[in-house]
Amino acid sequence: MSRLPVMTSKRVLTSSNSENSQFMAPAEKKMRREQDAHKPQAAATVIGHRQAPAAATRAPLSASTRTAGAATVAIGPSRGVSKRPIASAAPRGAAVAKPSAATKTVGVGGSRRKPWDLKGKVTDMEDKIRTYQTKARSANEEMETLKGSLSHNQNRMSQLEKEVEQQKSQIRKYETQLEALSQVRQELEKVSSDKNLLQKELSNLEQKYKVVETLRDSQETELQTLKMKLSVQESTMTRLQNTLRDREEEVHSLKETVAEQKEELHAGEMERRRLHNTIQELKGNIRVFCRVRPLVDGGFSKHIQLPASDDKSIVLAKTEESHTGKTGDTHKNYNFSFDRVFGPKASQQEIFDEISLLVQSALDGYNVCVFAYGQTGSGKTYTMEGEEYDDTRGVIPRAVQQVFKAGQKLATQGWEFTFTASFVEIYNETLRDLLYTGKASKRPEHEIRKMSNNEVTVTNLTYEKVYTEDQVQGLIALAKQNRSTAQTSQNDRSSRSHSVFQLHIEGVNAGRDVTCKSTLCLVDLAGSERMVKSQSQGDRFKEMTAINSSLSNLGIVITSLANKESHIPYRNSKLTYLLQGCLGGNSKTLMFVNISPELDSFGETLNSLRFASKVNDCVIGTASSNKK
Ligand SMILES: Nc1ncnc2c1ncn2[C@@H]1O[C@H](COP(=O)(O)OP(=O)(O)OP(=O)(O)O)[C@@H](O)[C@H]1O
Repeated sequence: MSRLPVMTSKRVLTSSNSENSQFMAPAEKKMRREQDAHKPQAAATVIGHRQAPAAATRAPLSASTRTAGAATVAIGPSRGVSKRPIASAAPRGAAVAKPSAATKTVGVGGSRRKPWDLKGKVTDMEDKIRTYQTKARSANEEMETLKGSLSHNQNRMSQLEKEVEQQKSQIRKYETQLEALSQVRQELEKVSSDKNLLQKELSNLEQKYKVVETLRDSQETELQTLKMKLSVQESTMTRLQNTLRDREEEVHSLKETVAEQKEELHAGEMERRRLHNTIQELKGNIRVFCRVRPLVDGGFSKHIQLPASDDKSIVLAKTEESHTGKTGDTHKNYNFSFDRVFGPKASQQEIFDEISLLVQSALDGYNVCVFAYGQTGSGKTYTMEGEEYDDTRGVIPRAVQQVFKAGQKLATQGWEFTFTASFVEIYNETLRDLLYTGKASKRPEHEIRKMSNNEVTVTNLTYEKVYTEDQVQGLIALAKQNRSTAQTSQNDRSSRSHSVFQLHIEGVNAGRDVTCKSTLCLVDLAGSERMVKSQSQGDRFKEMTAINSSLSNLGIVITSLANKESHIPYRNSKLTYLLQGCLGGNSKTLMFVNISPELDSFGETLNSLRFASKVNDCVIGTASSNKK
């Protein structure tokens, strides 16, 4: 059986084995050893046929198998055999030994027999046949062994194939795992780059942490300091809390005292008002102050004498030349006394000090009226309004200031005051609103009305709520402006008109359920000079008549009040009608008589002093407060 697959298989295995000997399975190794064990045998067989050692060495197991096969099936020529066909040497097809002999003849050169030694040759052939038979047997045995080995190898191969398959599947698994691992590696790389970033971040954070630690250390130090301070302050606070408790107790008792004192104060205030008004009444509800204006050049007027010993008298002295010349000049003194006489050096403050008590009465609920009477240029406006600088401010701004201050002071006793101002001019028995700000062409007309509660009001008049002195100062300026506008059309009109500033005061003491209401009237009268009848005509005559009428009517009203007459002719002039509420039993009246120091005003001064003296002699009935 000469079959090449064994050889092919062997070659494959050999090759495979040589390449993968280190990975050879134990069974495979065993098989290899068995194959190796057969090799020398085969080689020996070939050597026995006098094959060249090199060929024997080179000849693989298949070669010897082929040789053995040839010997079994058709003993063919070996390489060393001559090209002479064996078949021709064998006369009978069955004689297997003959070609062998021929082979020996050719192959065994050392023991050649004589051509005639046929017997020897036969013997040789027989030996050879025996040898070949032996070889064939051993070849058969070997073949059987090889078959077994082959089957073993086939099993082994199938096993190996299985193993290969297993390995392949294992490899596939490994590949899958490898793929998974490559993904893992990618992830790992990503993680690694992330890690680098994080490490950088970490190092940044570590640096920051160090900074923060440093900061924390310093802050801890600071904290310690603060804690110490806190503990000091806590102890201070405890001390202060104790003190506070003591103080609170003190405050509580003080509050009680304050409440008691408030009660006392209120009672005292009431008492003060009562006494104050008693004094005012004792002084007279109508008083007259005389004020002498300084000379323009600051000189001295000889005809006006103010006795140094007393501030209530004034002497008007006149020296009259003798008409005959036979007798000396005659001196005539006119003595007057008033509640107070102010010389030319008296300041605005001194003047106000004297009337401030009267202004206080207005807050106590009494109507108060202050007039300035005198000839033109005698200082009425200066006395009432004054000038804008502090020292030269007149009665109106000072009175308002005092009223506001006193109102604030009384607020601590629960009083709440509202002040309303109006400023009106009476010219030729016509009323004109001095706080009017509209168009001149639309100036309204005004009427004086007496309300059912006996209060007097003027229709269409501006009644301005005032809260500050500055505001009042603004109203005075506005009034001046309105008067000067009128003056441009009628020369020196202000001298021939009365201006009446009224401050309506309303007070409420809700806690004690007390209210009070009063009016403070500050009046700058028209010039009181008498015109020579022959010189006055037309409008001037009309003006003069109106002025004379209202001023003389003022005198009549005052006299009527003093005489307690049943009818008081208030309605005879706009001035007395307007001032009705401020004149009479329920009011306190002060008249300034302003006189000019010039000698040529002597007559007018005398007239003024006489008029004032008449007023001064009046004692108007006891005033009563408008308090409810
Ligand atoms: N006591 C005084 N001290 C200084 N100057 C005064 C004093 N009295 C008046 N004057 C000044 O005399 C001038 C005339 O005064 P004022 O205008 O007050 O008079 P009047 O009586 O109001 O006049 P009229 O009736 O024209 O209004 C003004 O320039 C004023 O500044």
